[in-house]
Amino acid sequence: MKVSHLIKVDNLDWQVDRKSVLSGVSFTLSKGETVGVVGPNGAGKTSLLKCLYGEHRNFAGNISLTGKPITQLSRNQLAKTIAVVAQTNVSIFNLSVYDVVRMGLLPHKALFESDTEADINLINRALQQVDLLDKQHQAYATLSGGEQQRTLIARAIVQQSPILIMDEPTNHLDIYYQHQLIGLAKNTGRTLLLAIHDLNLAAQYCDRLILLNQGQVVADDTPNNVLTAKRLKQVFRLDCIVDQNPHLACPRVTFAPNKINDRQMTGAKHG
Ligand SMILES: Nc1ncnc2c1ncn2[C@@H]1O[C@H](COP(=O)(O)OP(=O)(O)OP(=O)(O)O)[C@@H](O)[C@H]1O
Repeated sequence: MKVSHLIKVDNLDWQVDRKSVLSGVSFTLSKGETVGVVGPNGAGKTSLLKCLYGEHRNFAGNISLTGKPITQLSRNQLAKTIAVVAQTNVSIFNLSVYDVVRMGLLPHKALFESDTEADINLINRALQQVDLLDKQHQAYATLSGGEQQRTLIARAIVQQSPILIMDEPTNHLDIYYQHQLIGLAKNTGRTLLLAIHDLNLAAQYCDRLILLNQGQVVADDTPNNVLTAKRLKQVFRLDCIVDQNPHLACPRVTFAPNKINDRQMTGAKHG
């Protein structure tokens, strides 16, 4: 049977303390796509990603990865399918950059199996790709925020999984590293699913956006079709102008509360 979707989410519900966080979430992710999950604080973006990468297992509905229900995959099989760049787990803070990147090999190795020359080359190439070869012996904890994120991308490269999930990867990064990081992630050639707050960054780099609000999918389509002024006002509770970015083939969102009047909206997309 041919499986066309890498990820298929069907009617996903997730509750915590009897409170519904995600409800009726359905979407698919195909090979090669870059899909952004956007929405206001508390919309359920991180919770959704955690269901997908196996951190939350107590959900209702179905999630399948390459045609198999996620609940039937072992941690190791899951790690071979999905690499994650998320808020860092404290346990890696004392490791060196090299050792964090090396962790990407673990799903592929038996316990106590030593590294081959090919493994070492893979780690070094990944370090080179993210420009951290010279910091490989430095403690992860002492890196800047941007360097830490790049280390996690290198770990994901070494992990060789077809899907890369990133939870707000550009948080705390300056504008240079925001673009560099997403560019690096795209250059890995993986299928990308990323939660992201910056709608303009999302519009620039994503093929599709899934807009979440109060745990439900409000829209799932191209950036042009998702980012309409009317919908963004409903979800983010702010007036905005959406027009076409004159330099890039994508929409451009400008939030300017109190400054937008009918005259300024002329020519902009009202949705
Ligand atoms: N482990 C948990 N225990 C209690 N409440 C939780 C837990 N995880 C998530 N929530 C609640 O679920 C809701 C969605 O949280 P989530 O972190 O998924 O939102 P988000 O869209 O990623 O938000 P943000 O943009 O602020 O990061 C919030 O109200 C949050 O408080």
